[in-house]
Amino acid sequence: MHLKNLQLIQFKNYSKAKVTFSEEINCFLGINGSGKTNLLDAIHYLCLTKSAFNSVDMQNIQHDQSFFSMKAEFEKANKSIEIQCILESKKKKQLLNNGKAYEKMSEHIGLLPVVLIAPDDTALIKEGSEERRKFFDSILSQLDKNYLAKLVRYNHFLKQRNALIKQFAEQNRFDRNLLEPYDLELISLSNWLYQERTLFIERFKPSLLHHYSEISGQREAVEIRYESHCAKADFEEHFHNSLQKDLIRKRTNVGIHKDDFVFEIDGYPLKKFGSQGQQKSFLIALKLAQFQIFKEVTNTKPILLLDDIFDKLDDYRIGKMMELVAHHEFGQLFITDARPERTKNILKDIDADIVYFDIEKGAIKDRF
Ligand SMILES: Nc1ncnc2c1ncn2[C@@H]1O[C@H](COP(=O)(O)OP(=O)(O)OP(=O)(O)O)[C@@H](O)[C@H]1O
Repeated sequence: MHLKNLQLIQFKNYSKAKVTFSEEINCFLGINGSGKTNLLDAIHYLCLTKSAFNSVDMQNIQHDQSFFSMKAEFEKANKSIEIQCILESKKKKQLLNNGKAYEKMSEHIGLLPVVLIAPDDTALIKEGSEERRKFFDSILSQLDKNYLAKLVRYNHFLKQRNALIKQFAEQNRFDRNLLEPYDLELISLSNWLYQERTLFIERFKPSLLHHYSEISGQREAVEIRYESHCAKADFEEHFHNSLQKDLIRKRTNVGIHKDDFVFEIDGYPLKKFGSQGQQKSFLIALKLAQFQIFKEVTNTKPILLLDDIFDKLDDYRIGKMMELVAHHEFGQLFITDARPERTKNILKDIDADIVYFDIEKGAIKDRF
């Protein structure tokens, strides 16, 4: 699978841009703030229906403009797929596949797998559990439409139950019959999603540990543990017993929306005790494991977006990544860097079709 070309209108700092890509390695080069990452983000948008960096869709429309449009042609299994995404202010985002609009954005998820490695984006490690749930849910959803459908249903019922609980608490009344259908649905969906997450982590873990030891060259032992209320044999009871607490806090406190994936280093939490280098290695290992699982399950190499890795990683880790590139472990690659000479030097011995793009203030100036 690869991206053949991309057209942007009023997306972030691009007024208008049109570009064709190499099937192998594409490098976006230009000074800080020129718009290199914005190009990666446009690719992310078209593959996953949203920005990797700004979750407020409207903020991705160019300042002082009222819409953005982006269009790209992908090739997958010898078929051409044209994806267009249009967002007008105060209107619903539109996504079209070969000219036909999707009814739901979720229908598109999984068609065009993509993995983004942005070593500075350590929120996945440092922030709360929501970031990690989002990461694993995104992978599972891209791999299995049924998972995504069940997750969407869970979130819908959770929202409804929370609204009802809030109403009960504020009106100082309570009706068990009204609550019961939501409870039953949330308990059943929690159990189902828990099983899927458990099976996934069992498969993901060996790949994560392998990539960590490869990329870090360190001997410390890393670990990933999946924690969930559903792991308890009496989960259903636990859910019901939480009702008083739910009414006080005006929301549902038990269920898979509270799951976490704990990362450890030598038995201690990575976010507290891991060095910056160890955290970065872990982050890359997570993404490489993601890449590998996509490749195995879908038989397709995802598009790989490497944001600023030459600047943010040390020589050892860059060397390890480049070994993977040289051995053609990846499919189509997009790399950003503010220092053209460094990129050219790092890639000089790689036997691949490499195209460099000169990016300047939201414009693609040159292709060489
Ligand atoms: N909605 C928007 N409208 C116009 N410009 C925007 C919008 N959103 C972001 N930008 C601009 O995009 C630029 C940042 O682009 P980007 O993150 O792609 O830079 P970069 O080349 O990757 O930089 P760096 O090398 O520092 O990572 C900034 O100048 C920012 O102001």
